[in-house]
Amino acid sequence: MKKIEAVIKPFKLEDVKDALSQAGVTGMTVSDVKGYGRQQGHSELYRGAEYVVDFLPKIKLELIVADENVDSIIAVIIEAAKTGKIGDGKIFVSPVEKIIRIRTGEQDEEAI
Ligand SMILES: Nc1ncnc2c1ncn2[C@@H]1O[C@H](COP(=O)(O)OP(=O)(O)OP(=O)(O)O)[C@@H](O)[C@H]1O
Repeated sequence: MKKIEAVIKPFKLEDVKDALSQAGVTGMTVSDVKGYGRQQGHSELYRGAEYVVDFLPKIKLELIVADENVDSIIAVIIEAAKTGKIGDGKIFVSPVEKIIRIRTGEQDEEAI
């Protein structure tokens, strides 16, 4: 099992969520975050204005997927989140040791 964390532009959230639902993703966690990449926020447009602050609003998605689904889910996120402009975001993948569904006690892939 892997955790996919994707930092995306806020206006892409609905597109990404819809694409992931169609791809069979049944759950995710979404957070409002702030961040910057290589441009440190300076040359990125947000709502039509050039931001001159260091941190830009972003959305972070977290979803846990089975190993065999990692590549296809990443492809779905990229296709839905990409504008081709700077600040489109990043995807991080890390291993997950255990999942437990609190209501039933199911574990690991049964609990995804
Ligand atoms: N090394 C990193 N560690 C943690 N978060 C990061 C890192 N790099 C980027 N992020 C997060 O991803 C968001 C989007 O990054 P961003 O797309 O600006 O990266 P970039 O490397 O500058 O790429 P681009 O050249 O396409 O703009 C940032 O606002 C930040 O929240």
